[in-house]
Amino acid sequence: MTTTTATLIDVRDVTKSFATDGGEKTVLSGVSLSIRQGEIVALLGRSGSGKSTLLRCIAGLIAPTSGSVSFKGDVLNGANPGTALVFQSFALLPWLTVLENVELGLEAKGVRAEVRRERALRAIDQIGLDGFESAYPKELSGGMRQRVGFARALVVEPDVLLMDEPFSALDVLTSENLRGELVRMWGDGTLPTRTALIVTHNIEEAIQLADRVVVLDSNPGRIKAELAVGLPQPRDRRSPEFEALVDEVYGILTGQPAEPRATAVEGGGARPGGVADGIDLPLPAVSTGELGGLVELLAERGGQDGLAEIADELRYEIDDLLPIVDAAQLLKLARPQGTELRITEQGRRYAAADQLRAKEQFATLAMEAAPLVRRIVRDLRHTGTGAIGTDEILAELRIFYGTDDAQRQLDTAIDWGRYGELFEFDADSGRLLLPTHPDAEQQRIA
Ligand SMILES: Nc1ncnc2c1ncn2[C@@H]1O[C@H](COP(=O)(O)OP(=O)(O)OP(=O)(O)O)[C@@H](O)[C@H]1O
Repeated sequence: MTTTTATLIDVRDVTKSFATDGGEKTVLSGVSLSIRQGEIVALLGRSGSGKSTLLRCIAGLIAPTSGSVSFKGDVLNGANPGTALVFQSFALLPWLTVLENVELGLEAKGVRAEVRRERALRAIDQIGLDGFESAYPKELSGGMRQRVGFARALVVEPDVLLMDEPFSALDVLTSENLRGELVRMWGDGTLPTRTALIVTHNIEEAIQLADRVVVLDSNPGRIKAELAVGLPQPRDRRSPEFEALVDEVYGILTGQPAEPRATAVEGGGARPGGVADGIDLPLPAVSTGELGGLVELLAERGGQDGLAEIADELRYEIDDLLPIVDAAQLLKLARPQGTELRITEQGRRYAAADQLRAKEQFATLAMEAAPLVRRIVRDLRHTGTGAIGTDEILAELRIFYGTDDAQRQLDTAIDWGRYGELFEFDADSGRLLLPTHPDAEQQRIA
């Protein structure tokens, strides 16, 4: 990294307030940030810290209340001419084909029809959508739709690519795959743009992708810390260096210094303290019933079947099936292979087990692979009373997920933990209970 690299975006002392019923809400306060040519910057912060607001100021979609945003030295006075956006929600027009959706970005810039077509085809090719030019968005999976989102932004060859949680609407495997490809394409120069700002609330995603992570504090949003990520690409998420950075950022976000990681810990790698618990790894919001149903269906079908056939049999959209497949994969009960899903040895045993054994097996798998379940059990075992309230866990989950998703994560963990008889939940008092707690029996009867 040289200090002479050109600054493309310069955010100077930006404050942004919005009018509310009760007066005015300051969302950003005194934010200064620059993005230099060729660097990938991640903007990380809790939900509501103003990440999207800052991104929209940089894109020139909204004007700061005070302060300025400049592109190549010129203060913005409207849309930023050097940027293109990728949204979480894909934002594709359903009545246009892939090619037409990608061409849209160029049409807005007044590019001639033939040139438009040629450049759109090239962008589609680069992003791995060759062959889907004439498909409509509804024919595509979530991952492919987001590829269209990327192609539409990249076709204009922006100086800076702005991304607002581009992977968060995708299932775990698809987002993993697309992130990996992005890293590869940035690395080998396939993409026309290498300068990027990505908004995320996923610490690992930020450290996997970015050269620099900027952490925003909340209420009002202001820069809390900046951190250079000097690791070579592609980055190994299990390396101690990567994990140390994750801990450091977690410590910055929670205001607590990261505890050193334990080297070997019983219980499948649970580590004391913060994100080391892995609760930022989302659990697929799937019930144990759905999961059991899928594994049984696979076992009945000889242990393997096409995802499309399974979805058809269950009368699910493929998008609805994917979280269940994610859960089965997370718990090592099944493994996707291309367009097929294959049961594992563990999955066979699970499908063949009687109710009691299935529960025992599930409990072991959930403790190994579901960090939030493991965390709850560990907390319960550490209290003298065998009972804990959910408020504190929810508050921590909200750091990584919005309010609704935090609740969904907790609900999923409760469902899994109850099924595995790892703990009980008393909805009236909002307490989680060890099975040995005197009130737990009451919950089982209820
Ligand atoms: N147009 C608006 N009018 C009023 N309030 C707004 C407006 N846009 C954003 N806000 C408020 O500003 C705060 C920050 O929102 P913003 O979307 O920028 O946060 P964020 O960090 O991107 O959050 P998330 O991760 O949940 O998307 C929120 O409290 C939001 O309600």
